[in-house]
Amino acid sequence: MSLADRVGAALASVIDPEIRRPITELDMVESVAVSDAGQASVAIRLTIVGCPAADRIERDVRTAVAAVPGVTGVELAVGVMSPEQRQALTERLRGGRARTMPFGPDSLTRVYAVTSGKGGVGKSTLTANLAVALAARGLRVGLVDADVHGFSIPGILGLSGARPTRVGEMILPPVAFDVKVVSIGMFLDPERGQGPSSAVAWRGPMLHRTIQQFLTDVYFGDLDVLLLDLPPGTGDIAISVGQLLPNAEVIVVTTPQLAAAEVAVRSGALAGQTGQSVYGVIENMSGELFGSGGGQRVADELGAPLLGAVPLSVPLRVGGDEGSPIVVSAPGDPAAAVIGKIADGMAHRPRNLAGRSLGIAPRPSR
Ligand SMILES: Nc1ncnc2c1ncn2[C@@H]1O[C@H](COP(=O)(O)OP(=O)(O)OP(=O)(O)O)[C@@H](O)[C@H]1O
Repeated sequence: MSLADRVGAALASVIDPEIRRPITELDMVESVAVSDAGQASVAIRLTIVGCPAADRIERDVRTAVAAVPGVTGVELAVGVMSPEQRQALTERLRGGRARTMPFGPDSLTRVYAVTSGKGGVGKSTLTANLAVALAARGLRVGLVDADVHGFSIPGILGLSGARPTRVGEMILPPVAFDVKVVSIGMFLDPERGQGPSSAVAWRGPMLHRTIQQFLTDVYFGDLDVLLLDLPPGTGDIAISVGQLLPNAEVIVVTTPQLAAAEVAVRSGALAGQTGQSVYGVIENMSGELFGSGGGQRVADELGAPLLGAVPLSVPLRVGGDEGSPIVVSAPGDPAAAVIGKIADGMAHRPRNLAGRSLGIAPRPSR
């Protein structure tokens, strides 16, 4: 193998941090040449001008090339793809498939929609920690923050202010703790006076289109699990998600108080009306302080298992405020342990086969 070939092979170790595939597979390497004296000249092309991953890719290319025995120096030229090259790339990433929603009933991805009866019960905190815990178990995980009342997911995962990169019509989601994350909050433009409150005022059809666009145009790649953080209650988004993802399974989060249980049952029952099933119920903020039994009652009424009772935990709250999810930063915390156990149960389920044509529709295994 020539030195230039070895340099080319080394470039396969450079991963685009957003697309998460080697740059050699993404047509990002334009040319490789090595002089007799071992001076390597590499030209790469980034997907877009001002690519936020540019610095990292450049650094990784330099490191990878310099590490090849025989290379004495590295000269790097950085360009940008032409619109045609970008188009070819987005088509390839889509695997030649038409621009359709990849999480339909035929998909192998397990889709979970996390909902609650009312706000503030810790739904976003648990969803984010579950996503990170599943990724830490080696699953490929995507997370859609569709909670127009909160947009708290980016903050909990340390992604405040992060923006997705657009490559042609494809949207590359920011990644945190190995989870690909997209939030409606990432598309609001504060300079145009858009804030969370303006999104809340969006009407149903616009929200429906936005969720549909998330599911179609965001490049998640092949996922094992997609989690959606829904707004509390039985509003437009829950209905849209029910229509767009009838194969999604619902996780209901409730607090222990019996009064909260009733509204939680209602949001879980919506799942049945749209053809979704309830995977289970999580009781959050468990402990004497808030009474008990709410989670079990919701589970009984929905005919679904109680997946776990997450205790009140100061580290869980602080971790959320600081963008440092406790399932990785403090796994010994009792709340982290319960979330980890729920993630174990989810991680051990086989990939979604419910949509495969087996002649009969098997009951989803728990
Ligand atoms: N088990 C817990 N112990 C202590 N604090 C918690 C726990 N779970 C969540 N919290 C805290 O409660 C607050 C509300 O949580 P979170 O934003 O996740 O709720 P939510 O149900 O998603 O609310 P909304 O739907 O209104 O966004 C946050 O400050 C969070 O850190």
